[in-house]
Amino acid sequence: MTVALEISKIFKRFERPGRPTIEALKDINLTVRQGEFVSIVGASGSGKSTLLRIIDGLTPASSGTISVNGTPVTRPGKDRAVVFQQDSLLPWKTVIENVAYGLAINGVKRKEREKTARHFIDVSGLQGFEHHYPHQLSGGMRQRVNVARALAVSPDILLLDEPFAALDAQTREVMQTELLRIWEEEKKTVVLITHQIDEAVFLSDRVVVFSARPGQIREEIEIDLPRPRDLEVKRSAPFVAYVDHIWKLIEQEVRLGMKS
Ligand SMILES: Nc1ncnc2c1ncn2[C@@H]1O[C@H](COP(=O)(O)OP(=O)(O)OP(=O)(O)O)[C@@H](O)[C@H]1O
Repeated sequence: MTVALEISKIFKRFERPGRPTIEALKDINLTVRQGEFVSIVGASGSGKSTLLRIIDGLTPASSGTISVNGTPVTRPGKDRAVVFQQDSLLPWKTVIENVAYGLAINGVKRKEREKTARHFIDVSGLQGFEHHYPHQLSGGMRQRVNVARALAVSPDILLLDEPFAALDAQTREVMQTELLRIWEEEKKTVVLITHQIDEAVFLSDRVVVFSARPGQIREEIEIDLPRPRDLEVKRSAPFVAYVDHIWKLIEQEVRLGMKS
């Protein structure tokens, strides 16, 4: 097994002058293998986004280490790319310019940039929209552009923070199958945060359930459903059993969180 991401003894406290310190994460340990699709689910405020930001190097941990392919993370780097819930496209740039943007920052030559951007536009099903501006696209298409842009810089790890949360239910399901197809083609390591338990089970090799704050790993569940998967699998008994199990874990955590 090749390890892509090693999260070791991560603690995160937010010190707030004159106010109680928030203990967001407590002793998180997680190993993600290369090409694995891992989702993190848990009650609101359990530290999921904080962990993703620490992995990306946007937020420092209070203690503990993160390493990507054996190299400790100290800041954002080319080996990781994030997609957030809200699209972060540049409104004055076209689809192709947005997808190529990270490559331009990385100093990739124009011809090469265009070639790579076109590849990921194709992969993301955006053919014909290369010269559209973000405001001319639907929410689902804008998120495709975000995913294409993240993939274009060729990261080893794709970090997805509720990327489909703002989409309607049908578009979200389409995007889930698209993401699976892209993941199977590009063979990336993915860490996804989601509130949608069925989304986590459908997409993942493993689902990590966080406890209520401070976030700790309550349980890791291997999702033993055959691949490639299509939406039909959501109606199968094993799928429903996984969702039910995870739902109960989170429900317990939400209740515990309400008491504390
Ligand atoms: N910059 C910050 N300063 C102070 N507290 C913070 C900061 N960022 C996050 N927190 C707190 O840390 C805790 C964990 O937040 P985080 O956003 O990581 O949780 P989450 O599980 O992603 O929540 P949600 O599912 O609602 O997005 C919360 O109590 C939050 O208020």
